[in-house]
Amino acid sequence: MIIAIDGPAASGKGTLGKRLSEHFGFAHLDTGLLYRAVARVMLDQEIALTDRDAAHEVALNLDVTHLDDPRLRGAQMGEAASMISGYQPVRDALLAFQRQFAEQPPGAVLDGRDIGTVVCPHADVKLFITATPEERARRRHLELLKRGEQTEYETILGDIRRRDERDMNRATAPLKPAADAITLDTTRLDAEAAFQAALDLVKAKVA
Ligand SMILES: Nc1ncnc2c1ncn2[C@@H]1O[C@H](COP(=O)(O)OP(=O)(O)O)[C@@H](O)[C@H]1O
Ligand SMILES: Nc1ccn([C@@H]2O[C@H](COP(=O)(O)OP(=O)(O)O)[C@@H](O)[C@H]2O)c(=O)n1
Repeated sequence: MIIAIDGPAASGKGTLGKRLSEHFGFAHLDTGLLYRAVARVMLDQEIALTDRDAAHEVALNLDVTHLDDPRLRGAQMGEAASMISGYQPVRDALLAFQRQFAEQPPGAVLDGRDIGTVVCPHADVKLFITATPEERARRRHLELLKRGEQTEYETILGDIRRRDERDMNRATAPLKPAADAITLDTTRLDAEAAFQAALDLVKAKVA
């Protein structure tokens, strides 16, 4: 079984993906980490993020065994990931790994921007997770403060709006709900309530 979760920055996709995968005993892949990992190599090697060919090369040779590096979760990495994720060859290079991951038994949960539309168009369940930009900025601000990153709420809100705009309007695999996705607005749901609501939706869909 494949559960696809898409949605904008800090809507709670990863948190939900983790909870659902634990509940069903499935594997979980936060696909944003792949783009963040490409960005990390580019930044570490001081390669300009505008260098499409270099980004493609990095994606082709990406070591996917170090996706648990906490540095990937930083704000700078998210912003850089959103830049290189607009390059079609980068997306193509990361596609096979994601599709292979999705096919493993007994099931997999993948979260990102294009799981229901491009990576797993035949997923059994597709969830599109949303929350207002203000609520998402509040969550991300708290998360970054906990990580020790000194940031202002207003800066995060600006980053989130800019990233949404870029992710939704790019030519390749733009962020949008698949035609058969179920949208879940988590603005007024805490993580536990969001999980229960998502679980009900999954159960109703695969029953
Ligand atoms: N429903 C929720 N209510 C409040 N905080 C949440 C909720 N879901 C997730 N969070 C918190 O918000 C932050 C962003 O969540 P995350 O799952 O990483 O989002 P995404 O994967 O969509 O970027 C994390 O710190 C997480 O603990
Ligand atoms: N399937 C995916 C996942 C992420 N991404 C890109 O990678 C960036 C970082 O994704 P992420 O999911 O780690 O970001 P957050 O939602 O956690 O802030 C996004 O802004 C997208 O531009 C993508 O294009 N496709």
